[in-house]
Amino acid sequence: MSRSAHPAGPRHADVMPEGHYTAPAADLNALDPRIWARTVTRNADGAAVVGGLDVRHLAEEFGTPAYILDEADFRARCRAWKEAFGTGADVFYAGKAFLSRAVVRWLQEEGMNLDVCSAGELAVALSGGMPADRIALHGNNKSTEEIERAVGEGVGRIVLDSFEEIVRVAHIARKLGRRQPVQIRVTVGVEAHTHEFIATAHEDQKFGLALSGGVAAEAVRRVLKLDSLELIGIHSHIGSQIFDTSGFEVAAHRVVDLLKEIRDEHGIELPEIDLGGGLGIAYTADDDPREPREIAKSLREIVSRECAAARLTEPRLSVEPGRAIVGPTAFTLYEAGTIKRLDGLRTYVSVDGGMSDNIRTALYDAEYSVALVSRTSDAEPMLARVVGKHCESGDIVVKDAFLPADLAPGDLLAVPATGAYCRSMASNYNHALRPPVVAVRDGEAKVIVRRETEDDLLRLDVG
Ligand SMILES: Cc1ncc(COP(=O)(O)O)c(C=O)c1O
Ligand SMILES: N[C@@H](CCCC[NH3+])C(=O)O
Repeated sequence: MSRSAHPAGPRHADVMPEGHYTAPAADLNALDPRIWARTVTRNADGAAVVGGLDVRHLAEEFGTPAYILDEADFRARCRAWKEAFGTGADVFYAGKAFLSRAVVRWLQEEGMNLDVCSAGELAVALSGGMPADRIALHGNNKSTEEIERAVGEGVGRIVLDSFEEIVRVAHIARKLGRRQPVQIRVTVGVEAHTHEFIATAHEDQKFGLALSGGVAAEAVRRVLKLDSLELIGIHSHIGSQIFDTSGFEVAAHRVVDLLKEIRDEHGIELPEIDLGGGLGIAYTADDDPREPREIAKSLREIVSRECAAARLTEPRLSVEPGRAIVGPTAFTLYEAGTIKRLDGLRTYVSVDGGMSDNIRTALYDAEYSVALVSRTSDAEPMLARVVGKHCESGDIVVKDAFLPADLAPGDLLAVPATGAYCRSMASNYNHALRPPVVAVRDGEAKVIVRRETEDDLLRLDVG
């Protein structure tokens, strides 16, 4: 996941510690549109503006840290995915990336479906008004209660992940008098080029049923014997933050092979395949993601080609992008605090959040960029490490980044591309209060998830 780069470029105001970092951008004040949400610009004062609003005013009104989400960008990305795949396919937004009731409303308005993977996500989806038949339920260890709720509400599909679950879902569906549409999640045996923790299609892991050794084929046999289950298709998700579509190609090829085996053994052609999510986004200028249009074209071509070769009727395709939709639409707004210049070592810039609002750097060695957004600066670039305020030396937000050398406490910093897997993976470590998500659009700001309060923390502490 991390892209190596080379220390180079002009003389820097700071020391140059060991590590991998990109040379400073030619203009540290630039906000690269490939990394920042679509409506981000700077105003005449030099402050960043998003959705028509000055970040200094947002910080004043909503405090820091805060996730600032560009609603117009979110909606535009939904539309781009829908249009790219067209009417012959379904796009399920992966709610694990970030879900709230407002997001659910936007998704409905944009004609999207929704993938959830827990009772909590299902509850938010239903409470936001998403029709149950547009929801897919995932999970490698769904509880009986989760399955009962999902079947009872009439979710459009449950993605089966184990032999135990086949029996459990069938039993619950029978008890509730339903015929539940299901897909079977298969592991196709692909080593996706991403961090080990977010690759999901190699065989040695907890998700899915392996194609190899006939495990998935056996799952199909079992599902087809159960009247309360309607097998609508095969599902594959190869991992996350993937740029190279060759993994999807192999996955599509192997999934179509299974469809062919099913046709040959059972005389039926399954109507759908789902190739999951996982498309990468730009966190830094070194990342070069592909457009939904290109991705859709290549996935559709692969499926058509493979089906034609197997003489199968082309199944309906679905995909489940999460990060690629919400990731780029938000940035985290922080206030800079302590700045420690360790002679001959490194400069540490502490912000008022950290691993509790962005665990990805610590967990996946993820790389982020950062910019001074409350003003511009002509000072020399200073190589810095942006860290949080937690009692942990691994509490790093941005490992190596160039910031202007005149950075001072009170300046506002923003870390772009934090829309996915930041608020949704946020914690209360050190009893931090999880930051709000503020949606901005056309000059208006709306808190869609409020900041936690001490009362929220203490309410759970019932000892
Ligand atoms: C089954 C499934 N679908 C979709 C996604 C969404 O992935 P991403 O946010 O990388 O698009 C995930 C997460 O990796 C997943 O596990
Ligand atoms: N949470 C991960 C990705 C896993 C996605 C869910 N299968 C991330 O932040 O990149």
